[in-house]
Amino acid sequence: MTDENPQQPQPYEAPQTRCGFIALIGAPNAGKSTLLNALVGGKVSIVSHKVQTTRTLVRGITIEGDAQLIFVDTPGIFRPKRRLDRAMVTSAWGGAGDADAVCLLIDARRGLDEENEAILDKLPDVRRRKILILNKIDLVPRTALLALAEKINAKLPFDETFMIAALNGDGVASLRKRLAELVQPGPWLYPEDQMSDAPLRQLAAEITREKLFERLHDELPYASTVETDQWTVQKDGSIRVEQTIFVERESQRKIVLGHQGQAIKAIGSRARVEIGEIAEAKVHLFLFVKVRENWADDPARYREMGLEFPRGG
Ligand SMILES: Nc1nc2c(ncn2[C@@H]2O[C@H](COP(=O)(O)OP(=O)(O)OP(=O)(O)O)[C@@H](O)[C@H]2O)c(=O)[nH]1
Repeated sequence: MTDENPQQPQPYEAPQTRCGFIALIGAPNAGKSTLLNALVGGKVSIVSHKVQTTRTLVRGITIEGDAQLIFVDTPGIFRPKRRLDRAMVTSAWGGAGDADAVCLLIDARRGLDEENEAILDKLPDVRRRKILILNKIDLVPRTALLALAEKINAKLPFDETFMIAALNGDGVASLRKRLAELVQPGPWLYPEDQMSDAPLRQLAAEITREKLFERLHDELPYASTVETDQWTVQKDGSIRVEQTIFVERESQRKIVLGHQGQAIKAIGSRARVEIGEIAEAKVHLFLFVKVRENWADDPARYREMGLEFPRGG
């Protein structure tokens, strides 16, 4: 039965599970964090404003029925300032080929202000299913909400419009359900039991990467990445974190290590403090530096976007 039809999808792609990326965008204070927490049910409420990176970042993961929804943040995507940011934006959206939908969250009380207008102007460039979400509907009369939805859709037609109050959960369940329908059939990218760790592991990698660049930006080309390999909660509640810094050449490895290991020590101790803050626990951080040529050329490397996938997946 197995080899009869070579056209059959491979078993690991065949299950009825669905999985996809949802980009959640919106002006500051629109309620993105509140919505994320409501969507992921507080289980993965990792919301850090500290890590300012231009890379795509997983902000929350949740399971709805058979679907795994991965909410990503694409900071700076609409207003890239530096050249590096612009390059990253291109790659972020390129990589977000997997993004099944882009949700624009608008504070209904604020309505179509300048900032939201600016986002709407850029949105047509993003060729993804677009969902408008009017938030904070508890603060705005119904007639005004309908008028606002109409006005925004007249400016840019959205595929769907939702009205919610993220704070009290109003409308969030139907949004979740709909998003689960929209993502494509495919295997889950994160094991269910790792859901709560995944964003923390990623954030931890981003933090170390940030420290690396703070210290070595002149000496180190844009050719390094950080992976969190181990995230183990110890009996005493502290966390053992092992990370690998990948560079492209031996000469870069030497720079990262520094004279008598001083550079890596300094990077590690700064990263450890911040990782401890986001994890709200004592952290023991172990950093390894490895040379891996051409890691950046491999298009399959979601790591480039700051995404981290399970080994062997
Ligand atoms: N009344 C009301 N307030 C809300 C609602 N959703 C969010 N808020 C409030 O709006 C404020 C901003 O919410 P955040 O979730 O921090 O918004 P955000 O700035 O988009 O989140 P980030 O993207 O992480 O910066 C907070 O005070 C929330 O409590 C809502 O549905 N109703």
